[in-house]
Amino acid sequence: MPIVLGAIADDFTGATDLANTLVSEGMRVVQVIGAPEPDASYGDAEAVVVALKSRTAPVEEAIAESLAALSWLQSEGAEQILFKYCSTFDSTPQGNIGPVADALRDAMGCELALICPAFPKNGRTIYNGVLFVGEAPLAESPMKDHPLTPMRDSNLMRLMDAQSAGKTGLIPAPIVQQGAEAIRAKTAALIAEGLSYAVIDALDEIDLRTIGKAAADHKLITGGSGIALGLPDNFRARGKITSRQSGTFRATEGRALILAGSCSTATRAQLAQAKAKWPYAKVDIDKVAAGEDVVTQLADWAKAQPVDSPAIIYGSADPEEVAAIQKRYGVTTSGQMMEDTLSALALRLADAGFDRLVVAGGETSGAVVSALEIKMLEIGPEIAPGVPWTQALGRRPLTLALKSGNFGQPSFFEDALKVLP
Ligand SMILES: Nc1ncnc2c1ncn2[C@@H]1O[C@H](COP(=O)(O)OP(=O)(O)OP(=O)(O)O)[C@@H](O)[C@H]1O
Ligand SMILES: O=C(O)[C@@H](O)C(=O)CO
Repeated sequence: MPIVLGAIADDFTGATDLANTLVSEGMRVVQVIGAPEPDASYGDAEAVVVALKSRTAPVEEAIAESLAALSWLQSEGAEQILFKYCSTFDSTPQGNIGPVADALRDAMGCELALICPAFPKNGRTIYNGVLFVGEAPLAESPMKDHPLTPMRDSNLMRLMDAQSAGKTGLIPAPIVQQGAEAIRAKTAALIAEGLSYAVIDALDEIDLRTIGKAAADHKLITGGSGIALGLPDNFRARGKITSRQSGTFRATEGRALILAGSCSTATRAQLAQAKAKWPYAKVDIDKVAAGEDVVTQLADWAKAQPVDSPAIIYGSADPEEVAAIQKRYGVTTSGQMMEDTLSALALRLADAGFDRLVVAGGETSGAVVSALEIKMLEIGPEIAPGVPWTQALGRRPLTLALKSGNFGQPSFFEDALKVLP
């Protein structure tokens, strides 16, 4: 059976977030890491989510990887493509969302693509084209201090206009609330005006399901995982997906390791709670920069901890500390040093029997999953909205939770381990 829905996610935690939504809406889904080889097998999946690490990659690389993913998904039959980016947009004026969306639109001959990062369950809503995180506009939320993609504007039309070759309009909340027909009429009007994108307001999941219905015939949709809520029903109504589930998720038995590279307010609160309970060690970036073998030191430390307790290794720091580190080594180099250290630790410790991994941060997860050479993930039980456990399909038996920086309650790390048998 060909797949019907193909998704291209610009980071790994975003990909699991989306795959989780599609699974909970009744689709059979696999997450693949990078554009697969032409002969790759993905079982009886109805949707495939290709996870890229393109959010902060150089623009040309992000475009090339996204187009490669598109062409593989189309060759496997995907009728609709979803370009998944962060529910907090996570892209500066130099960023990749606009250029990648432009390239996908051109390649697909698509007239207009929706822009909808809303994820109401996690507090991300859009009103008059302004993205809110809880009660704060994006640029007044903790996202203003993100280490790699600080968000200093909350207006999605302006953000898109700064990045993309096309012009972006708005489908405002009152139209969304009138229903799918009104959305389709407004979309047609914006196309007639020559617009290439439409930010669409979404205040809750009812709005997102209405938008999903209105977008049944869109070749390309862009946004967060929320925009996917209504899509499986479109395929179901057309008899293109079945209700048969095919999950084989079975958690591995080994030791648990928490690796955190996310510096978000949420992750730091979660770490504070977990550190009160379990042994922890912090990556000293100055030692890494000085060439010390920090990986061996921390791997030895983790192995020496009680086997029945998770070990926590983190780089996460508050905005002042991150700013000071970035001043010493540069933004890219500091991020890279941390990602290299955490991913080398994942590899070393997976080999030593730590095969339940909780990783916090999208870039960090990308680095870890790549180092472990994982090619495909199956989605397992949900820990928190947008964060499921996953199982690596392939050579190395591993159970992983890839947590988006901003997701989860302060008890997230304990919640994660409680979910597994
Ligand atoms: N102490 C630190 N100093 C400088 N950079 C750091 C430090 N700790 C972590 N980093 C880097 O900050 C970046 C955090 O990005 P990451 O995507 O992992 O988390 P996030 O943005 O909170 O998560 P998400 O993308 O899922 O929202 C990574 O590149 C990480 O290596
Ligand atoms: O949409 C989100 O917030 C997440 O799935 C994500 O992309 C974080 O990196």
